[in-house]
Amino acid sequence: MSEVFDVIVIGAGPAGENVLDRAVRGGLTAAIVEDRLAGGECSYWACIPSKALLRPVELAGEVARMPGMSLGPIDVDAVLARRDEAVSHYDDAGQVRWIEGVPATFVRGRGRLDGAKRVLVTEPDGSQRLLTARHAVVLATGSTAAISPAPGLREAAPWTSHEVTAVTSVPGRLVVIGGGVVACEMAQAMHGLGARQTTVLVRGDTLLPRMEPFAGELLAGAFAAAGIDLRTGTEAVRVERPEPGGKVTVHLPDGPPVEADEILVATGRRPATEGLGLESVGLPGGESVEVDDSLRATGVAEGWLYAVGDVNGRNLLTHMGKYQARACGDVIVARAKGAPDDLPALRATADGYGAPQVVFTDPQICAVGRTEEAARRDGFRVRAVEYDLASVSGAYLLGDGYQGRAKAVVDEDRRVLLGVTFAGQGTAELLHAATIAVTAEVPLERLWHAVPSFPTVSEIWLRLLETYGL
Ligand SMILES: Cc1cc2nc3c(=O)[nH]c(=O)nc-3n(C[C@H](O)[C@H](O)[C@H](O)COP(=O)(O)OP(=O)(O)OC[C@H]3O[C@@H](n4cnc5c(N)ncnc54)[C@H](O)[C@@H]3O)c2cc1C
Ligand SMILES: NC(=O)c1ccc[n+]([C@@H]2O[C@H](COP(=O)([O-])OP(=O)(O)OC[C@H]3O[C@@H](n4cnc5c(N)ncnc54)[C@H](O)[C@@H]3O)[C@@H](O)[C@H]2O)c1
Repeated sequence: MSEVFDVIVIGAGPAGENVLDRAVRGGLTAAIVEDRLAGGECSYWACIPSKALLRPVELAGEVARMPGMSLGPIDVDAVLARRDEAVSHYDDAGQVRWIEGVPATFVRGRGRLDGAKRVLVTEPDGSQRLLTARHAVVLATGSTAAISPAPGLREAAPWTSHEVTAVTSVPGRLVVIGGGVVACEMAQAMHGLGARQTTVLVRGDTLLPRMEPFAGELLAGAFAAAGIDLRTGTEAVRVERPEPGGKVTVHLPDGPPVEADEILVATGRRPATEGLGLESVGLPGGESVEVDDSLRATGVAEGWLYAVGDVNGRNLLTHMGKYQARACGDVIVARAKGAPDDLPALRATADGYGAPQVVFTDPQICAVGRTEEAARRDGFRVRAVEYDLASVSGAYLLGDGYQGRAKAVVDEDRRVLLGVTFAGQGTAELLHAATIAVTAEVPLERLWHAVPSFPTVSEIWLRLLETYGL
């Protein structure tokens, strides 16, 4: 016996929930299937807890840079208690209530595709429930941490983003593998919350390799100043942990091994498509689901399958998953009603510009659009300008020893911005202005008239434009 809905969503993370909301607002019926907690990775084991752990560390840094102010040791128990509140004590009752109020049907269990428009759910008690979609099935199953292949690493039961964001006791000695966003944020959080020896092993020669080079350099300087042992051009070649939960030894290509009490692997993500039944609809299993700009899976007959968020591999960020979800929910409604389905709002075109991203380290690293290197690779005639943020009055007033830099990448043919990067304290809230300038392709001559207030960090806009020659 099958239950029929207009739309079925698998995965109740931020992306899945937003598709559901838009589809129901458009007049369709919908069900959402979730096998862990409604709210997804973002709410419980990613964005929210990581930022709850990072903010006190950032604040302590800010206080330390302000002459005349001092701070006692951070009360780690209080920080962890606030993190627990931020993740609703790992209880999704509020999210489930929200889903039911949409109104939509919440189904707890593991969903998988079982042929065209059919979703088979295995409920927690092992019973099976078949759901059938009239119009669309949306995959919103997210991603899971990829464990790099060093011998012995998997057997050592390393922490991933899950365990580190849910930490109940900060390890004394932590070794981190990876130099991307999770590695940078979590190394700084754990070190700031009391790890006395934090070692970060980076395979390449820089942190945050997809960003402008100065971002990784400034962060490396902050790591050094904080006593974080950053080692580039190296990797874990073998890991030993003879006792479960005991001491970890990480062997490197050269030199003595690193010993630690805990090991965190932060070497990227894998799409959560294992066991999702993709093969039953003719797609390869275990891979990202390729979609067009309307978030419709390519290569599926009759176009009823969609994928939003991390699972499609376009931009692994909550805000981009939610953006895709709005377009996806609305385009499903348009197609179900036979309405025009090619309006600009029904295409996730911003995925292609270079998504805005804030790395919540101290200094914050914020970027949107293309780096200079990416812009040149894409064939633009480019001129880039940089400016030392410490020379801006608003930045100086934030405290002593301000370290920061900004860069704007200009398309010389159209005199519009292709990308902007800020690194420095107080820059996260500057990023949306840059996102508007890049997305709306505001000509530099118009941008000149957007006068930043004095004395704010935003004055960097004026300095960048002056450096460009306006
Ligand atoms: C440590 C960390 C920090 C991060 N910080 C930020 C940040 O500050 N800002 C930002 O924008 N992004 C951040 N991200 C990225 C962000 O978490 C993801 O981009 C976002 O969670 C993706 O949302 P989603 O809805 O696609 O998937 P998810 O949030 O992963 O949700 C997917 C849901 O689907 C469920 N599911 C999976 N398979 C099935 C199945 N077969 N049946 C039923 N349910 C299923 C899962 O249980 C999960 O609840 C961070 C990531 C990490 C790891
Ligand atoms: N503030 C934020 O916006 C935020 C915070 C955390 C995570 N995220 C998102 O979550 C996603 C996952 O983050 P992440 O840091 O795990 O991935 P990432 O892709 O940002 O970084 C992974 C790093 O690991 C390195 N690496 C890969 N394989 C390796 C190996 N075998 N040995 C050593 N190093 C290896 C890569 O070179 C890369 O630098 C990212 O796309 C990120 O944007 C966002």
